[in-house]
Amino acid sequence: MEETVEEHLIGAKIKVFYGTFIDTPFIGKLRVRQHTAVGVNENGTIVFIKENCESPDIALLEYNPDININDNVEFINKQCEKEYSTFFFPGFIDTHIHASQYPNSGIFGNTTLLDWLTKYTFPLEASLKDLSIAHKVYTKVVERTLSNGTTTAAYYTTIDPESTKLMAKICSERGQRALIGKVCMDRNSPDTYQESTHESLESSDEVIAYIRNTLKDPKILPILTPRFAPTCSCELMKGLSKLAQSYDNLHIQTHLSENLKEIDWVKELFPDCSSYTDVYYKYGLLTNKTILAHCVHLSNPEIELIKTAGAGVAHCPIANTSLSSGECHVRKLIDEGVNVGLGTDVSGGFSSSILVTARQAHLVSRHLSMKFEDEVDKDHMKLSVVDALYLGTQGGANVLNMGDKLGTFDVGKKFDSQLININSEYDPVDIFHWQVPSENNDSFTMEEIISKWFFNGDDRNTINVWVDGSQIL
Ligand SMILES: O=c1[nH]c(=O)c2nc[nH]c2[nH]1
Ligand SMILES: [Zn+2]
Repeated sequence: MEETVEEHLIGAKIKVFYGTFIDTPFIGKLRVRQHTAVGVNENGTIVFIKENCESPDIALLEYNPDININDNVEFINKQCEKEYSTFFFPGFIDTHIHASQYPNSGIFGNTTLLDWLTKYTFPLEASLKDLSIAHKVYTKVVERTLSNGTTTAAYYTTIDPESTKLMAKICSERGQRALIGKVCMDRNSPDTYQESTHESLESSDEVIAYIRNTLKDPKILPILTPRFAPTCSCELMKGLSKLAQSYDNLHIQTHLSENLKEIDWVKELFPDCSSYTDVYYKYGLLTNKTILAHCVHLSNPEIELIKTAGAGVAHCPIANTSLSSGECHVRKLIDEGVNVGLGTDVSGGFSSSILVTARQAHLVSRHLSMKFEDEVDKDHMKLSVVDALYLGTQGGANVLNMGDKLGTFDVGKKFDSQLININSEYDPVDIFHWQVPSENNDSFTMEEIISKWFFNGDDRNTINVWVDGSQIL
């Protein structure tokens, strides 16, 4: 017999999360909802949100008066007491991270991009062909990002398809939402770390087939990964574009306009293209599902191309500083209507935490502002705490073309969340008694409390993590 919608609802399992929910639905906007119940169905989708309710039971019965509370409901954080010190915050989204480079976090010396690649990065990536090493590295990076509250990450692995599949499996087993990309490079690579055009295309297809047909975890998606124009032939880029189209517009990720020497090199390699961005445009790699890391030195026509394509930018402030690449004009990109998110860019970036990356985005924007004469421009360039948190959540979701599914707490979105506690014995955020939000004039607003977490917090504040409504930390 067919189940009616109502019967289905009565029998369905619902999780009800209760407490304070904080998110950033658009740039500059901090939304704080206290005494709020959020209902999540078995698919991990938010089905109701009730603000200002005394108890989650009330919200649940309003949603479905016939529900059997004892059998079908799990309450999370039902007894929350301190509304300011424990709150749900959307899981962070890392739009650019090299899982394979994790062992080199913090190792870059005085190098800049091109010598950093040859000295540190290519040899490390090549060594991950050994699956036992790859297993150790990939397990650690997933554990580390999860403990820092990253619920979704767009990962680069290496050119090796077997260890790339292993990474997809590890993410799936640990429950992290991930885009997994086998690196493609068929020229200008060292002898010990190279592949032919044919091998690159074949093994990309092999990884896609594994993720789609063998792994079959809807949280794990393949992403085509031409490393950057200098290491990709025109044939390879054309082939990858075809592959993306043949799978109904697959995600694509690459690097763009990070370093001035790199840009000069691209000019030499592609004399027929009007700009670095034009290379990707010409070879069919600029789509509304393309993630472009860095974008530090873009011209206005390049910004226009990116905007028209609907591609997104992964802002990597730590790597851009560490490798002395420059400052990305994040505010300008946003003003022009380009989607921007944050990337840790491990290991050009030394931290696997999006919270640390957001903090650096905030500081880099101040360095950029010092280059402007006009006081209004100076101020406009600065990213606020709330802006930077937006980039690490909803901004990132938009870059992945998943803005309608991830990034905030709204009905219809996936419940990917972290529970933040800033009042435990062991965490690094110290809130004094007069600062606790209250009617008192000296007390802090929730925005100020969030600032304390933003600048002083770390993984000790992230006490639980959920992806698709399932607790994974
Ligand atoms: O930060 C970066 N990391 C890399 O691995 C890379 N490859 C090309 N360009 C790059 N930039
Ligand atoms: Zn990178």
